Amino acid sequence: MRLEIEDLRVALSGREVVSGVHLLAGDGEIVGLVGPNGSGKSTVLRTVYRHLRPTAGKVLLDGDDIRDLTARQAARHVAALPQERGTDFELSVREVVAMGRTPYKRAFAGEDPEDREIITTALEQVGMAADAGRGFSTLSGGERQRVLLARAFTQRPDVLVLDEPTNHLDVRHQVELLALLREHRRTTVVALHDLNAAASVCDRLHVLHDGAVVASGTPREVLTSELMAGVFGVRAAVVDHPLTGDPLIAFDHRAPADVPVVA
Ligand SMILES: Nc1ncnc2c1ncn2[C@@H]1O[C@H](COP(=O)(O)OP(=O)(O)OP(=O)(O)O)[C@@H](O)[C@H]1O
Repeated sequence: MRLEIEDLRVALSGREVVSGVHLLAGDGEIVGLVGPNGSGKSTVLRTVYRHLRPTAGKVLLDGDDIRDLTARQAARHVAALPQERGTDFELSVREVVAMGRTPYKRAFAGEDPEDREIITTALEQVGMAADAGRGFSTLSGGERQRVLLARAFTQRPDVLVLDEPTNHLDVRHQVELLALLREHRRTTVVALHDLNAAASVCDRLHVLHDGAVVASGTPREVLTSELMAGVFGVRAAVVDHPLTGDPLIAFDHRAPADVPVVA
């Protein structure tokens, strides 16, 4: 399914925080949203999973405005791993993951064998099958993250919207999650702070700065030393990753771009 965002504008508390964003994720494409803190990444994603209503512009799924869908129809197409993650679930891990089947069930209908299979598979995919009976609220931040990803998978969505999915994850689980996205490829829009992770997993990137897209293209086209200095305010060299050949951004962590390095 193709996701298109057309001239999106969002105002929050009277201030326009997203101003005229265009974005395209083709069928099966993994598109990254990167940009400094406060640049508007989460706001754009919230309009896709209908948590926020744009002031102007449209979010289109295969050309249809998502505002014209019922909540149930939208939930069959779009699953989200949002930034606002519930911490007070009184449910077990399995029950949280099973919530992903709700858009497919009639009211009070129980699980059928297909649901059970989908739930078990999703728990296995994120490595949480052994914890299925635990209380969700007893999990660590990274474990919760993986369970919520499993819930998004059980929705069997055409479009996956992920806001910082690797937050809280140790490096092994970051790598596993990004590999899962590629393995179970579907149209995906993902906000990532880790630009090296974005370079390795995303087909294309959109760079947001002050609520506008300032660069779009493949990671190699977009992630340049000039962009690192101009948008992120840091010094960096972009080299080829010695193992994968992907662009590898080697940051100078000693001082920001506009501050002289102290020897
Ligand atoms: N409820 C709100 N009311 C007013 N302003 C808001 C609200 N939510 C977000 N903003 C502002 O909108 C702008 C964009 O925020 P957003 O969370 O989309 O940025 P982001 O790129 O996801 O940032 P981060 O990398 O820090 O997660 C920021 O300036 C933020 O302060």
